[in-house]
Amino acid sequence: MPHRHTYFITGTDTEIGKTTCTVALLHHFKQLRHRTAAMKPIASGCEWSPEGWRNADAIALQHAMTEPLSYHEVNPITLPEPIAPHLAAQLVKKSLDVATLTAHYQQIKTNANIVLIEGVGGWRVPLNDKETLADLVRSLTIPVILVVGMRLGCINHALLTAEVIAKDGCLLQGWIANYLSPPQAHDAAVLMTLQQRLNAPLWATLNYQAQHLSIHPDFPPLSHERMDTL
Ligand SMILES: Nc1ncnc2c1ncn2[C@@H]1O[C@H](COP(=O)(O)OP(=O)(O)OP(=O)(O)O)[C@@H](O)[C@H]1O
Ligand SMILES: C[C@H](N)[C@H](N)CCCCCC(=O)O
Ligand SMILES: [Mg+2]
Repeated sequence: MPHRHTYFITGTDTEIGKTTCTVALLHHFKQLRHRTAAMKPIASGCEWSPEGWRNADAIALQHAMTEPLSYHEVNPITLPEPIAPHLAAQLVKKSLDVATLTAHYQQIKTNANIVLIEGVGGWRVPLNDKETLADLVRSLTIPVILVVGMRLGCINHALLTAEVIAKDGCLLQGWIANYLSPPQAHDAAVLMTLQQRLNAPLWATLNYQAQHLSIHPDFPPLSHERMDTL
């Protein structure tokens, strides 16, 4: 049975570089001649266009992946307001649930051997009164990549997120250090602290304003096998 590598990309917060790092990962995998696809199942914060509501993250992912998917396949749930998704959904009288999102994912056909799925906000974002985005990741049984926005406070945010990913029954496969500002005095010590305390390997670093990831030794060698459904 061919094997596809699918990862859920979460972050220590909203606006810390999930999309930026996902796009950088897609470019990296493309350079290695992998076939890639990406999704942003729920987007809150969309603009109206002649084709319907559009989200900038989903468009960035669509441009960076090698195996074409329609906008609806990349981003089935478009919520206009740039707020927590369960609240944005209420405003337009929509409801979010794991079963619908899982069914959408399973319908997609792609030749990609690497699929990256960007979350919305951080790990425990609610979908409805009972479910969170973490339930979707557990339902899909896919490993997680954590993007750490490297700023003061990120040690606490990263350690809490990693702890809860495990508690939620999911696997943190690796993490990316994303530098949101120019180099600072204690960057190396903060990175070392995270490396010592996170229960997953550092895959890569994205420097401030960099386009390309700096790959670390624990970045996994991924096979090129693929299949045509998810
Ligand atoms: N390494 C970096 N260097 C400079 N700017 C960055 C870097 N990473 C992210 N940014 C900037 O930070 C902002 C937030 O990044 P991004 O949109 O990737 O975050 P996000 O976690 O995907 O946000 P959301 O929760 O809305 O999906 C953007 O303006 C982006 O250009
Ligand atoms: C609008 C923003 N950029 C994201 N799309 C949504 C972030 C939701 C965060 C919810 C929360 O944890 O408070
Ligand atoms: Mg994003």
